Amino acid sequence: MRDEVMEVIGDKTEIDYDDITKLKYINQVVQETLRMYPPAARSNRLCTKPITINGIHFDKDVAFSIPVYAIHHDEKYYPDPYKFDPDRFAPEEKAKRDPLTYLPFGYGPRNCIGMRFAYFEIWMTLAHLLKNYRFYSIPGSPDLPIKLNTQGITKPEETLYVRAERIYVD
Ligand code: HEM
Repeated sequence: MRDEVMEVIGDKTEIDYDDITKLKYINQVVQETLRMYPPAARSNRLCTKPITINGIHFDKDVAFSIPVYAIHHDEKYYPDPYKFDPDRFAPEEKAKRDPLTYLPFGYGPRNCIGMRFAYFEIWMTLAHLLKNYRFYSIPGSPDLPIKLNTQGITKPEETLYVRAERIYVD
């Protein structure tokens, strides 16, 4: 990730939108992170009219929950699903999957209105952090895999610790 930041941004101190959209590998890492740890582990809908989908009948006013976390960890779509592998989001790999197998921001007319803004903020923050700091895990931080609590917003059960070391450039 740092190699990419240095290649795209180098010595620039002002990072703009055009720079950010060139961070292809960082985008893959962000997408894989949102696959493994979707902040919203479920998305809910209310049926507005009776409908049968794949042989399952839904009556009007039935509420149902889309199991985003389970879909993101289904080995039919993501082989070895507990492995963190940003290459799953390389363009040629992504093109092989149904878009409905990736739902960190929901889907359809009521999906997350802030998605593009959120991606932009994450890319921009990572670009600044990776340019200026190195990160290390430290003793006392829980081992992988991280135990998650998916009630409400997905979060780790235990506190994660990292050490950040400033990179000084002459
Ligand atoms: C990583 C960051 C974020 C994630 C993972 C996320 C995820 C989601 C999800 C899963 C939904 C429900 C979509 C559905 O049911 O189909 C949603 C809705 C929404 N999000 Fe986000 N969100 C993020 C950041 C943001 C930001 C930065 C904003 C605003 C600046 C935002 C504003 C909204 C709004 C207003 C809705 C409701 C949309 C509607 O009901 O029409 N979100 N978000």
